[in-house]
Amino acid sequence: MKIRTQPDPQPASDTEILAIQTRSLEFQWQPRQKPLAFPDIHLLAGEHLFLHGPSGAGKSTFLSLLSGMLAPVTGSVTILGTELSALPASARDRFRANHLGVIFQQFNLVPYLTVLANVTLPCSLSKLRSKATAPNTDEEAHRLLSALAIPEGLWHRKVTQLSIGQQQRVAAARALIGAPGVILADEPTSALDTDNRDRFLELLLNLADKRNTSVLFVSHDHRLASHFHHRVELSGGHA
Ligand SMILES: Nc1ncnc2c1ncn2[C@@H]1O[C@H](COP(=O)(O)OP(=O)(O)OP(=O)(O)O)[C@@H](O)[C@H]1O
Repeated sequence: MKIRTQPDPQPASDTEILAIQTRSLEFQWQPRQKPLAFPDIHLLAGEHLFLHGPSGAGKSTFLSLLSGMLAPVTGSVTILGTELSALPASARDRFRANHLGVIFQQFNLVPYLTVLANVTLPCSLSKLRSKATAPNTDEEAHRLLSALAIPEGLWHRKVTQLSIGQQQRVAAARALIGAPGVILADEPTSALDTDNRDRFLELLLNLADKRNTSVLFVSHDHRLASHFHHRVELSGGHA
């Protein structure tokens, strides 16, 4: 795999917090397949990284490794100082619920729940995120939904009654609630037109900045790169 990594990697100083660090990461979907190899990433708290690559280059696989949904064959993933790749699956799940906000291509909202119930869901699954929004989780959800331009009249509707652009912003509110240290976003803007896509990115990154949350954003659309501090290129292939 040919990879353009971040230029001039510098070790984090004592006062800087590394949000994401990967080393020599490889993953194999099939036993006889040559493993996919991934770039070394080092992202400080509050920094935003754009991960670009064509279809099949391994972007979704990489995000699954970073979120602990998959475990690497070799190499390590360290998120906010915890080596995720050294933990058993149950501990990785707990870590993800506490520290990661994830936005998927299809948003993965729960269709039978209201907008508000979808946004507050991570706080039901994580004591840490519930504590971060205490004493009133609903009020924090209201603040996020307002900031992401979801009208109050929609907050008690089922998410399936919202437009795609609105659902996408609800997914962003859900990822941001409880101030997780890292947000991983997998092509969440693919269904949007240019104006809505740029507006969504601005809203997401502004809210992340206010919380010192790092965002790793995956897309095949290289025009989005200018919104980010760093860019990493996956060009497909194997180790
Ligand atoms: N569940 C799976 N089982 C076997 N191989 C898989 C699986 N998921 C992905 N792959 C293979 O791993 C490689 C990388 O796939 P991945 O989905 O990570 O790419 P991607 O860059 O996210 O693609 P896209 O932009 O089309 O979503 C591809 O060759 C794909 O066929």
